[in-house]
Amino acid sequence: MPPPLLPPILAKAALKESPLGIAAARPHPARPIPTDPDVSPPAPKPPLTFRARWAAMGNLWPFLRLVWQASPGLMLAALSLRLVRAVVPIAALWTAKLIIDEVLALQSLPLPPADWWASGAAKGLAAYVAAEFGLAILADLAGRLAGLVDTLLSDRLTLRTSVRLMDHAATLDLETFEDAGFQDRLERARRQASGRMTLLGQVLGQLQDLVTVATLAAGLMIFNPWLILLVLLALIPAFLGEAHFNARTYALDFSRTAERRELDYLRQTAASVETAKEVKIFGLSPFLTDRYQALSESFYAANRRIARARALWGGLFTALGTLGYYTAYGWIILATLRGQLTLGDLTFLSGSFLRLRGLLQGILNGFSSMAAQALYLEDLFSFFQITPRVTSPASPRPLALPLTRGFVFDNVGFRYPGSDTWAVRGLSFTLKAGETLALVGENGAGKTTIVKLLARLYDPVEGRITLDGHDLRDYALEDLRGAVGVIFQDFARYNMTAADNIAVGRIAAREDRERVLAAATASLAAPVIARFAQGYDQMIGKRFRNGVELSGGEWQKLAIARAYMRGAQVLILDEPTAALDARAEYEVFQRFKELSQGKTAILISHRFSSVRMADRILVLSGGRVEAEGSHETLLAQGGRYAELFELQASGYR
Ligand SMILES: Nc1ncnc2c1ncn2[C@@H]1O[C@H](COP(=O)(O)OP(=O)(O)OP(=O)(O)O)[C@@H](O)[C@H]1O
Repeated sequence: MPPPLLPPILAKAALKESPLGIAAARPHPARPIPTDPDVSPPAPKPPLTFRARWAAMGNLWPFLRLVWQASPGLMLAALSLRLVRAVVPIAALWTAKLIIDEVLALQSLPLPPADWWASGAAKGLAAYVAAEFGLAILADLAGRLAGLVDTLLSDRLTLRTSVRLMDHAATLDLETFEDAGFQDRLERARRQASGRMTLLGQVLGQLQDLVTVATLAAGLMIFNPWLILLVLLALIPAFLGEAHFNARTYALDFSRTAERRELDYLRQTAASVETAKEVKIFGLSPFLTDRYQALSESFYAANRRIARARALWGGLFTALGTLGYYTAYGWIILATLRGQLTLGDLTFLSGSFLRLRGLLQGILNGFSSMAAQALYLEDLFSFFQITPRVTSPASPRPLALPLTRGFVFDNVGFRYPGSDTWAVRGLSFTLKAGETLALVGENGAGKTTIVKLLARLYDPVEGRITLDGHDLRDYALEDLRGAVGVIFQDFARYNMTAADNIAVGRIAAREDRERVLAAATASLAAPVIARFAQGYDQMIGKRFRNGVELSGGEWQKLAIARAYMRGAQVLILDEPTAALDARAEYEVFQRFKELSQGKTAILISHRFSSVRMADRILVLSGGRVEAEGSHETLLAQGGRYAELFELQASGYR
């Protein structure tokens, strides 16, 4: 009988840990080759247990650090203002008590009211009333200022978090972006960057309320400590109920991330510039709307279930809290009637209890909602924990330019993450410095994958790629990518000005208009731009006001200009010419050949008229090199190249 198979995940772990497994998976043992095609650390599960929720509160600390980093001055101002606001209530209540006691004392004096002021007996009362007035003004002022500071601080925080998100996302691997799980996490993190702003106000509010509660409780302790305990105990069920429902809401939100992204996608697809043509022609609108509606309905049903349960249980638990408060109130009234408390005491105590109850309830509810928000913060911080795999070495080797030897692919194998099939395998070839190499092959042969490996958008799973004799991974990523300019077949169409669409090729030289013009001339984009009313400052694309849309071929000419703008040592055109007419493509490649003199270049095209301009042609099939040579040699060999060439040529006869 065969031995029982390990579950795939254990088998993977065993392979990773066993030296034999690593040796077997690694043709070059000196270099750690990632054998695990999974992208990022596993996506976090929604934490539903009480302990997990409590642990999530730990996120508040890095959150506050983030706030502090966003603006230390505003944070200090916010804290000071909250402190002022926190002590105002006890001061106001105590002053009110003093006023009442003073009024009663004055009334019991054997003096006529007209003499109260002259005799100085009313001085204390006047001072207390003035103090109460001052406190009211102070409370109002501090409240308004705190509101202002909170708003400013929130804005700073949103800005800082969004920038950190963008910065961090920029460090991540291409494979990470292609992972749907990652997109879910990014979406959750993005929501947190702008959606958690109430949390800041809540945390500060909680701190303020805690100080107020402490001062009120200290005052009340003097009268009867048990009453505070009673009010507190009566509030606990409501608190636990809130915490429970908050966690359920979060779990629902969490589990629906993918559907939410789908909703966004459907909404966009149904009404965007990019898709409007097809949606109209194919009459897709009802299909998209129905799908949107069905998804939204299921969201609504789940939300309604939780909202109903929350309303029912919340009402019950709050009634318990109210009962506790009125029991305490009854005791205070009785004690006053029995003469154990003065009227001033009664006012102070009833006022304090009323506030204390409201505050405690607020704190407990706020705490559970803070815990819920802290759960959401988990999404933000877990995003920051994703680390890239394709990184620069600790001490990179300087990349000497111009290149001397070029690239060597040595038995390279690569499989896309999550894919069982190899995109390229056993791939060996050289790209000599200064030569122009064409890659040909049928769809899916691995041409684009080679380019991605060369620019280190991915690292090989097997074998290695060297540049001038050293592994690509020995160079700093910025140096390597700085030396390479690639225009992909699915190049980006930036809704920016014509000049910026070209300048993105070497963004540091954006202000160098001469360079932009030269690049446009070289790529044949110049005549296209000359037609625009605003020339190089013309907004391109339909997303923004006054933007002009371009034809596919015109977009391509703009994109190709980026390659010239980049002015890199290694120039790669990966089929960005498919929409050009035959003459334009011929001209583009002719110029490409001339302008890449002395540079190393790769061009990928399905048109043999262009391919034949290359110094050498590599015929790929199934991720391997099937043949190589000049156009003439390959034709003479009569293999796949000759066959494909004939096929195309016969189409023109
Ligand atoms: N991001 C990806 N994730 C998973 N598999 C991919 C990815 N990109 C490409 N592949 C697969 O890798 C193989 C090689 O693709 P590649 O894009 O390199 O082919 P190509 O020769 O450039 O094709 P084409 O002529 O159609 O552009 C294909 O089987 C493709 O399905």
